[in-house]
Amino acid sequence: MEDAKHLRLILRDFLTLNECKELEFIHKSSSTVGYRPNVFSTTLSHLIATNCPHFIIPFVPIRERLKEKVEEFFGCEYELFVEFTGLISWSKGASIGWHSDDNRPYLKQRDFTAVCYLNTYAKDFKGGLFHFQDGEPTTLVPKAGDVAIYTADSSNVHSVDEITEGERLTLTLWFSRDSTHDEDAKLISLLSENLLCSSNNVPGSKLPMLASSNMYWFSPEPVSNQQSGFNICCARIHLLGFDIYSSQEKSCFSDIMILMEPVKLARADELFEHEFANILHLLQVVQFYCWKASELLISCFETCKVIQLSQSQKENIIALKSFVLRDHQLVEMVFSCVSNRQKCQDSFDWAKFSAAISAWEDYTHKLHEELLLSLPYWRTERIIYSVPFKGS
Ligand SMILES: O=C(O)CCC(=O)C(=O)O
Ligand SMILES: [Fe+2]
Repeated sequence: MEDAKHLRLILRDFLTLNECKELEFIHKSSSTVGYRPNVFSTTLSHLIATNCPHFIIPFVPIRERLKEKVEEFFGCEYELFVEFTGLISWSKGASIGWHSDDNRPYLKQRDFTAVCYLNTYAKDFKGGLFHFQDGEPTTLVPKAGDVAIYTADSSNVHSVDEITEGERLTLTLWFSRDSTHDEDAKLISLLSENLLCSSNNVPGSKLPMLASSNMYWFSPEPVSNQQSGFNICCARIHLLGFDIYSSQEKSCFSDIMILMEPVKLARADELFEHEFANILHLLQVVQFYCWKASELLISCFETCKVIQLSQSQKENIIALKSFVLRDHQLVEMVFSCVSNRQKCQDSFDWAKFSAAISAWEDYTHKLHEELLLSLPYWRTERIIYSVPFKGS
């Protein structure tokens, strides 16, 4: 595994399965279309920009542990800065040929790479094997929890095979010796602006907010127009077996409206009466339900009003669907993932879904509290780290 010419380290089970699932939840509720065809990404600055700065908390201990490992392995204690942290998923058709990670003039600051696999080859996706051009090991088979660490230079030229099915998800970090590329400094400054704004500290303010609508629009390559393609938030909700209901008139449907206006959730012939602030809010709760379904406890205090859909409501759902998912075959092709769909359909229950809403609120609140407590320390130390609070 260790070769002086090709410095690399493979760590098995470095992340727990729950850490992988939590990051998957964050990605599937927050990702935008990525920088290359069929790639989706969630950056930490995007989480701040969309009013979800609290989602940074689950990354903190993982970043810290990874940085320690990288510093230890390459013998550069206290010298490194995280340059970039991102969740990246690749769907059918995505691949990358031989390259090193510092292979552009604007990427020269990258010294080391850490790729954490958050899901598993054959179980969650097909294709997507990782290869090093020279040295051992030659091929890595992604498995949830494993990490590959390597230098970003030309001694570690690598490639990833095309994804042929499902969605391959990683947490990717780059490290730099150059302090001017310190991601922490940028994030602390963004977080300070975001959280010092008093309106972000009132109850109910932890709802996600839209980034520009085209960041959620998937267009088939090379055509880049609104005639075909789909909204990725709506697609993820639909593929889990749900429908989206908006009380707006069909004639009012527009890209902005879809992302900004309140929506409700439907399934089969039933409409769940709870109103979600916007599509991102709905997507977050649906993804949270999928993550936590097996451990949600139904409380008898949970109110869950479900009504039968009227004919006009059904028509509204169909009209909305054809507006946001203009190319249905493409949705199936890009996001098809048999195991995921199964998971949410096996034992669906509205009472459990109501429980997910409360559990999501508690979860969000807890992360937000932790962020508010941590930020003053981060500002003082100028580094993002797990602040050891009493009792935690
Ligand atoms: O996801 C991987 O296994 C590696 C991805 C990669 O090579 C890159 O993003 O530069
Ligand atoms: Fe790479």
